Amino acid sequence: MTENTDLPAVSDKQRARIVAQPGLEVPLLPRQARAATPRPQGRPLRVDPCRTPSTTTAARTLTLPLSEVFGPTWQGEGPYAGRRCGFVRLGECNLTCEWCDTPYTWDRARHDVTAECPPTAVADIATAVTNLDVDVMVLSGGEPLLHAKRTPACALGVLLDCTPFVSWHVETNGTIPPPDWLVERVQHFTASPKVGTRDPEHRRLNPRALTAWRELCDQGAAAFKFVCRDEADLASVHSLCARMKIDAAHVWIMPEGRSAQAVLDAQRDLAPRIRDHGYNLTTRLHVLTYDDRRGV
Ligand SMILES: Nc1nc2[nH]cc(C(=O)O)c2c(=O)[nH]1
Ligand code: SF4
Ligand SMILES: [Mg+2]
Repeated sequence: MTENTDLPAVSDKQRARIVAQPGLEVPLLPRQARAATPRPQGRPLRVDPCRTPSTTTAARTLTLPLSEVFGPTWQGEGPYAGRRCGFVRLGECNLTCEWCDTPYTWDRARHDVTAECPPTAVADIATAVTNLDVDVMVLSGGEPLLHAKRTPACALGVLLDCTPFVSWHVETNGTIPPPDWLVERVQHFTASPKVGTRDPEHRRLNPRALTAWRELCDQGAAAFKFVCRDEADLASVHSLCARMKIDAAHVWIMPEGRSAQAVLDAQRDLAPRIRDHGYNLTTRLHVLTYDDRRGV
């Protein structure tokens, strides 16, 4: 593998954060090869992302605040739990959940967020994705939709256009309605609105965004995931779903917990009530397997 000297300078610290080896030029797949690449599951995408010379230039100049690229691992949560995949974790969040397991992406009181999530060239992130050799990539954060600007010419849009060989899934807190260009490029969204956390309700629960996620659920492109600590959280989920007309079949309830024991305890505690409400249950496979380890 040869170092690509065309890419913008990236510090050693930034490079160390990208788990896979940077430096590989992102392969430009011929149109026929792209068309033949099977989509592993889910609905077909409405557009066939295509890299153009201007996309390549943009990938070298545009940056995203990158916390980590990691994998191969398995999706630990939600409807795709157990699916082999890689992760891209971006910095910044618009909420401040007290039990957040990635505070280093947003909490400036406790972490040097700029050092944790340095601006990283889209081309370098795309290279790391290429090197993971997975067919599903999960975009998470923080809140990744903070980086989805109005048009696909933004850094996030360019990243998705540079990586047409993977199916992208997105983990979002559900506060921001997805722009059309993102819906066209993403195979699956998991929207995880927060109940019972310290942020005021008007920041956590945006009816316009919740309606957009509900409609995407009905189209088979999204699911809701709610983190619950106790029966009070579950009751809040139930009233929200009634208010927003969210079908229980599209809801996954996940026990809160940052250790295997805590996840198991909450899961055992809540399981009967989750079943009685008609919801799906998801555990946290990576926490059961590795406890509170980063990058798994
Ligand atoms: N294995 C694994 N699965 C996950 N599902 C959602 C995650 C997240 O941090 O958003 C996550 C994560 O960090 N690791
Ligand atoms: S929305 Fe997610 S990333 Fe943001 S604070 Fe809450 S748990 Fe953490
Ligand atoms: Mg996590």
